[in-house]
Amino acid sequence: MSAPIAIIGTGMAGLSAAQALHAAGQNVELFDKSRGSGGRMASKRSDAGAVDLGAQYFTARDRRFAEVVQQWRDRGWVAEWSPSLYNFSEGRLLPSPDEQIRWVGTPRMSAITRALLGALPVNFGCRITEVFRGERHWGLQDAEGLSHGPFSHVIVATPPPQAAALLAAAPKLAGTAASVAMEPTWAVAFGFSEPLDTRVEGCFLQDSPLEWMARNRSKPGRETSLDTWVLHATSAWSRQHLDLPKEAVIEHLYGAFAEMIGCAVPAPNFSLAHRWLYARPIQAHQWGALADADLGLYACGDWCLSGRVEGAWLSGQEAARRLLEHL
Ligand SMILES: Cc1cc2nc3c(=O)[nH]c(=O)nc-3n(C[C@H](O)[C@H](O)[C@H](O)COP(=O)(O)OP(=O)(O)OC[C@H]3O[C@@H](n4cnc5c(N)ncnc54)[C@H](O)[C@@H]3O)c2cc1C
Ligand SMILES: NC(=O)C1=CC=CN([C@@H]2O[C@H](COP(=O)(O)OP(=O)(O)OC[C@H]3O[C@@H](n4cnc5c(N)ncnc54)[C@H](OP(=O)(O)O)[C@@H]3O)[C@@H](O)[C@H]2O)C1
Repeated sequence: MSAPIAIIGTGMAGLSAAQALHAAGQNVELFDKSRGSGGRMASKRSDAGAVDLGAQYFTARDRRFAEVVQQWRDRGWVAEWSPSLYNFSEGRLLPSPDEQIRWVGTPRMSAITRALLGALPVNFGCRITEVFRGERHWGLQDAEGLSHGPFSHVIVATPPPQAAALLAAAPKLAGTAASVAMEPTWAVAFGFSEPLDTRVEGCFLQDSPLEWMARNRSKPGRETSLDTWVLHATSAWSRQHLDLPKEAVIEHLYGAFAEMIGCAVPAPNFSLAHRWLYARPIQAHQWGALADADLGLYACGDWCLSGRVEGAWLSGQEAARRLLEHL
């Protein structure tokens, strides 16, 4: 038995790579600092049920991704979401329907990565701090000082600031990861016991501290006990208010929401705020994945491509492809 392949990160990119390697007969072992999988496709369990705080939906423009999404749909992992879409611009809220197919995980966004993970071996709550090369194999060191290994190869599938540190054994890869600037996003959720009197289910915004809002229960399979809304601030607003206390962020964004939604908005029965420090790359790249095939060290993530769920999946596939072709 050869040593397994270590994958650091159980977001869409890491699990895409894991699936491709597992399908090719390779053993993998996954690590994530969080308590569960999903990364930026996480759903937060709350008094109002599970709320999608990160990725809201995804589109499938690449043929390979579109095919795999159809398989996920057949297995019940995802469903189409066709919200009543609006656009808010120059102070006006107007319907903005389109023909785009948008997908969501069911019954929550994080269900997709849970399903992809299946029974693959995983270590949650395990923050990897160092990836080191032994004589013939790779080892990992975690934040508790524990060592893991041996591994034949390592795939780093984290956002670029963490990836840069973990790729130190391959300075060129580390430098590329370090060159990627990421933008933050403040996300807030509000739950109302009485449904708001509006037809809006999803809204793109301009000229506002907000860039997006969604009625969580308009997505298929969601709990409906409260009328729960998720709001995302723009990158610019989030950057300017990066260190604001959560209560102040909630107050500001509640004000922006109440001002634009065009109906009475009572005090919420429930609210929460989450800061995504590394939400999205400032620009897209065409790297696919990063590889030092001779060393056996790889990196993947949305930041290697489009900064979207589709980009993360494609990047994971590319890391796995490059690793397999070099075996
Ligand atoms: C607010 C927000 C809204 C978004 N909306 C959309 C949308 O509507 N549509 C869309 O297509 N995309 C959207 N995105 C982008 C999408 O979520 C990402 O492109 C995608 O989920 C990235 O996947 P990933 O696997 O590359 O990275 P991540 O999901 O970030 O996964 C990386 C994983 O690595 C783990 N990790 C990090 N460091 C370590 C370490 N040292 N040790 C162990 N584990 C570690 C993390 O815990 C995480 O689980 C949104 C993102 C955000 C933040
Ligand atoms: N907040 C974050 O941190 C994010 C990180 C990464 C991605 N984010 C959002 O993900 C959405 C995914 O993009 P895509 O898969 O290309 O979805 P589309 O629905 O196609 O949206 C792209 C873009 O187009 C505009 N738009 C689309 N449909 C409409 C419509 N019916 N009416 C008005 N505008 C529409 C909109 O861009 P604007 O600049 O015009 O607001 C969409 O953003 C995407 O929403 C990312 O923002 C968030």
